[in-house]
Amino acid sequence: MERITGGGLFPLALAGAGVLLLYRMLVRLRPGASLQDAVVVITGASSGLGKECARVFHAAGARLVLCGRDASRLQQVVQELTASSAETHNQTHIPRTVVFDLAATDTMDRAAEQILKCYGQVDVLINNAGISYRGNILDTNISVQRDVMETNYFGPIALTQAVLPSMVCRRSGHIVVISSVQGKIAIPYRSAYAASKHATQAYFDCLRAEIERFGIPVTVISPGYIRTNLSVNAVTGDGSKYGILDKTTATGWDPRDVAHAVLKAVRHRSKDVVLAGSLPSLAIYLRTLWPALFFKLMASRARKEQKLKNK
Ligand SMILES: NC(=O)C1=CN([C@@H]2O[C@H](COP(=O)(O)OP(=O)(O)OC[C@H]3O[C@@H](n4cnc5c(N)ncnc54)[C@H](OP(=O)(O)O)[C@@H]3O)[C@@H](O)[C@H]2O)C=CC1
Ligand SMILES: CCCCCCCCCCCCCCCC(=O)OCC(=O)COP(=O)(O)O
Repeated sequence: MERITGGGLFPLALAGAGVLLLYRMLVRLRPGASLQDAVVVITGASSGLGKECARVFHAAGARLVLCGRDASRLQQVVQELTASSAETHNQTHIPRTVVFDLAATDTMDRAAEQILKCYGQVDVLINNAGISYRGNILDTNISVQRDVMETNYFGPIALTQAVLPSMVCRRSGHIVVISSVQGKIAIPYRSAYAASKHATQAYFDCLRAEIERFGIPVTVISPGYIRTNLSVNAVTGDGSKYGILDKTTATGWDPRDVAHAVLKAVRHRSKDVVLAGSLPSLAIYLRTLWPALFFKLMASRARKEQKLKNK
């Protein structure tokens, strides 16, 4: 029998990597699960990424429950989607709407009841709604830190926990959350936002492990910058609205592309998806593999931003 020497190991490893790559490519090419008639709940569906998700899941034939704080803006989305129904070859459904404020965490049981009343079940819950923040920790009221946490963390987890028993009963369902690259790395002047997204990542990672036995997948999606009103709607350290469309946001990914990636992740029941360019992706690895360098880079970034503000 031929012995595998050091020289023989390299081609073997290369062949193994090739097979793995091929397998991953084939997995990506699979169409994934159908969403025709699936009940899909989307929070923050009145604008930005949530609205684009509503478009792509509607076109895929899903029965939508669109959530937000403003009934008239949600109705506008319903009208737009209904008007576009002829453009798709799937059978489409008129979306339903449920209005609630995620920051009112103690009303999530009532919100879940209303959501479940729409179709009697939830197949996919997409926790998308969120708010960002711009501020220096030294000048930030603790109430602002708490408010961002309510909207981005406590609201979504309370809603998830209120919907989950019905999924467990049916041994069917899918929980999705839109986190951020900032759920994996923390950048200066984003404390409230990055903290809420890190908490989100941790909670949904725990949930994934705990509910796997019921056949309910959990998908955490971490996008980089997307061209939406997130920065305009962000809060500052004193609770006032930031109101500026940042260059990073304006030059971010097209929300339609991100929505298509969300659809693909749902179809494939992906566990953890980062949707970002090479620099943020590299930064995520750097944070784990060479934290000292990452912290140096962040401190330099903080100094530069502070200098610009002082000008
Ligand atoms: N844009 C970006 O660069 C990135 C965004 N993300 C994430 O994507 C998600 C969507 O944000 P995006 O579309 O960009 O931003 P938008 O500001 O355009 O949309 C945010 C949505 O969240 C809803 N929302 C905000 N606060 C509440 C609340 N208290 N209760 C209920 N709904 C609320 C808003 O609805 P309404 O005001 O009508 O109630 C709105 O529909 C967020 O979780 C964000 O963190 C992640 C990475 C990058
Ligand atoms: C040896 C090579 C080192 C290369 C690493 C360089 C590190 C560069 C830092 C990159 C930071 C990327 C930050 C990305 C942040 C992001 O995409 O956030 C998405 C959001 O959620 C946006 O929200 P915001 O309110 O901040 O607009």
